[in-house]
Amino acid sequence: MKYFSHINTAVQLLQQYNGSVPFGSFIKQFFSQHKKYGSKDRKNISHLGYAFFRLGKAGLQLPVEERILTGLFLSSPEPNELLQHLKPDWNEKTQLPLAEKAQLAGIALNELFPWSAELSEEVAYEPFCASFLTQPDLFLRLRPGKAAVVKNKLQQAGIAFKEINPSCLALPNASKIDTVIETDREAVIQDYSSQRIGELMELIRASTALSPNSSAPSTPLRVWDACAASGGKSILASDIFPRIDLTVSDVRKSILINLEQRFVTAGIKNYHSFIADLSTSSSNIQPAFARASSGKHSTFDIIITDVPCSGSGTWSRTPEQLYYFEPQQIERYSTLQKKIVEQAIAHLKPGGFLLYCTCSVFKKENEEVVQHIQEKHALQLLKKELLTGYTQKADTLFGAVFQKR
Ligand SMILES: C[S@@+](CC[C@H](N)C(=O)[O-])C[C@H]1O[C@@H](n2cnc3c(N)ncnc32)[C@H](O)[C@@H]1O
Repeated sequence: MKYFSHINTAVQLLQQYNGSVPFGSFIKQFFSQHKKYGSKDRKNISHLGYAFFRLGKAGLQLPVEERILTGLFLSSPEPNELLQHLKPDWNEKTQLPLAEKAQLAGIALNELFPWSAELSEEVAYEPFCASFLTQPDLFLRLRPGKAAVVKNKLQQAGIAFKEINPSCLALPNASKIDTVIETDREAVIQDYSSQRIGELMELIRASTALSPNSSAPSTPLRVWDACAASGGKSILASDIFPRIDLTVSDVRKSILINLEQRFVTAGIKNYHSFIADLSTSSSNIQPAFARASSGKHSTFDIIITDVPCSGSGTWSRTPEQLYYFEPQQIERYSTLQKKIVEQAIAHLKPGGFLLYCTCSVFKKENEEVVQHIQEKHALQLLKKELLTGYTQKADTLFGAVFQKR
């Protein structure tokens, strides 16, 4: 009986939701106003709500309840209690190959993500579509010198993890680690592919050591994280570059307040910070630089532009974004990204490095911006890579490293 009440509540929730805030925040607020739901009820209702969005743009004609059940069936790799009560004939078939399950449920998998022509070159379409039906893992990046202590604490607390590499652990998504480890000080919650942006930073580190134009080894590298948000890439850069003179900026003041708090925990003390909209002309940025860096010259050895993007490489975590996405947005992001990069490049020293990243799978946000940087700004492309996460329960990111001649 309670399972039918769970699906009814999920239907009600979906009818009230309009995509303007993350679905996770919306549900959280709903439950904070409706205290009668216990933790198991909350878990089931959220699971059913997310199942609806995991179908993306497929099965749009289905009534909400039927769409939830279809999403639940396709995203269940094995029999489970919810499906057993709500759709028992499908519960026995959860272990069939995905293509067969889709056929049985009347879903065309290629409608789930209907913009295959817009994808970056290296995306493998079928596994990419299938990834929307799986919730990604939670990844930890172990900070230098903290691997043993973190693993030990997780083991003591009985939290399962898989070692992806010496500094990366994968945990089931619902793992509660807040009270077990000191996040940001010992380990950063950071997707695996986002951690792999560190490989591109390592490439820059190796190149700065060789570059005749770069600062002398004893002087810290001047690094500007131009779209810093709460500082994920900045903390990574601080762990990779042994001597760093860090400047961070973002268009949002609120997110820089989060960054400040994270930096305290992460032990990053000396940095400059300012608010800047990089889609406008550079004359607006100059005074902010001067205020933030006590008049220091505003050119940099390394600039990180982890630009605002569609986030399409992360939609398995937030499938509601796939459901509400309109493809006209791709062009808008691409234009914004080119403007931001343009502002950033003006502050790059000759011989300096630009690291461009997105968490998008669209070529207009990835290869097309790379081409623009090469053609319009004559920067030399050292490496570009699509960091695919869809077969590893991780996000997909894109990164490119350039050097200014
Ligand atoms: C993908 S996020 C950056 C994530 C961050 N680097 C990290 O690793 O956690 C992009 C950031 O760009 C910022 N942004 C959006 N438009 C901007 C603009 N016009 N100028 C500067 N920053 C902007 C957003 O506020 C957002 O925090």
